[in-house]
Amino acid sequence: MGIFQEAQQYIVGGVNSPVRAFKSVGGEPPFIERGEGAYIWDIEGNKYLDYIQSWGPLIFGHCDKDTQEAIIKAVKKGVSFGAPTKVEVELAKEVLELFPHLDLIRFVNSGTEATMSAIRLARGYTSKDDIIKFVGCYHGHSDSLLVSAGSGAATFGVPSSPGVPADFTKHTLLAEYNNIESVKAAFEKGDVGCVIIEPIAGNMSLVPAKKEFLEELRELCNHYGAVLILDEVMSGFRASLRGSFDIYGVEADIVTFGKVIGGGMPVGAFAGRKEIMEKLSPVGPVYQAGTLSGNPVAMSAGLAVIKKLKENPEIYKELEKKAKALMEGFEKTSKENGIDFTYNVVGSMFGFFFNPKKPENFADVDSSDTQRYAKFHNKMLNKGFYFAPSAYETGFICTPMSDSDIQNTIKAYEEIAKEI
Ligand SMILES: Cc1ncc(COP(=O)(O)O)c(C=O)c1O
Ligand SMILES: N[C@H](C=O)CCC(=O)O
Repeated sequence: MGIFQEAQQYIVGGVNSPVRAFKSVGGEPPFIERGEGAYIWDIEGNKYLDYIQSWGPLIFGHCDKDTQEAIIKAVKKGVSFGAPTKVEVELAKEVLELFPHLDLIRFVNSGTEATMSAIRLARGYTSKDDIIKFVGCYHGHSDSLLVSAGSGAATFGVPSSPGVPADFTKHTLLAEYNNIESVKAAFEKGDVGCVIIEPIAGNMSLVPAKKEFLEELRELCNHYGAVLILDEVMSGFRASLRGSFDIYGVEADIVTFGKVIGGGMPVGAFAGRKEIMEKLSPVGPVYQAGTLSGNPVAMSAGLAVIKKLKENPEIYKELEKKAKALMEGFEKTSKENGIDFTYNVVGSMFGFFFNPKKPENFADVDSSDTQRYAKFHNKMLNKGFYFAPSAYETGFICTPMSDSDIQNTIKAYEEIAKEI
């Protein structure tokens, strides 16, 4: 019996997060034993160039020495105290220093917790229950946000999950990404306390918001007295050092973080204006808590990564150059082989579509050729290139990825393009 079959006897579907099961691309997931830099090795000794990087967190690649050292040092002092530690304050300071419009932060254990808590806080602050979310954006799996969601929910065709009572989602109003008229219509329909959006949507492959769309969204929130939550769990410290803020300059009322902020450890966070954040317990009445929140080992990993990023902000240009080179190479090969292909790159993030149109929203993304993506995925994996096992996910470049890694990936695509 193979390990995947054995895993399925004990763990639902053999995995602890659905997209890992490879259901939409077919085949079986390799079970990973170790990673080093840009590469991972499975338990059978196969080596892969890793374009997933733990779904984004590992911007410095696997086993980054500085992150490792910080983790080991922290572990030696004790893995958890359930009491305040100095390292939480240090990480909070390092993050907030980057964003003049964010005054206070709270750390949690995942991106799901960050967005769920941010929504509760926004509702508590405004005393308004309705929220606006965008079709194809994914903010984790909390009840009110699991409505027309991207990522695994879109991959498995269950964008709105059974088990979530209609009563819980009746306050979630939907709008179309990059379509301001649809947002205006949603505002007219309800009593909207907040709008949550991925400013650089990374859960319907990669679709960045248009600048004017995001600016108008900010204005609409001001007009209606709604809290604007920018979900930067994926794009924060990934698209750029300050995520979408560097690219659009739009000031959110609350920003949610995850992935890179924990250096590969389970961390999420939400930060916002003082007036809003002080509604949170123990200062205010909105309750939110966590046994392991602000865990010292996770905070130490995050601190090492954020400090290193702040010391080396030039890496983002380098990473973007590599992402562009990869996508341009794929585009050229696709053209030579009569394959419809479009792409987006933002910093170290890339997304591509077997689609003649560059998507601007989820409906566009959904019209891409996902069967072709499945073939692409299988054939590239066999050649040692590990891309996301779903057409609805983003790819990530890490600093140890070399120019020759990129060229080898393009060469591999040239070899398989005729077969997909
Ligand atoms: C934009 C965004 N928000 C929230 C989440 C949820 O984060 P987590 O998987 O850590 O719960 C994710 C990823 O899953 C994400 O990409
Ligand atoms: N798109 C998700 C996070 O960004 C993928 C991770 C997961 O759901 O396992």
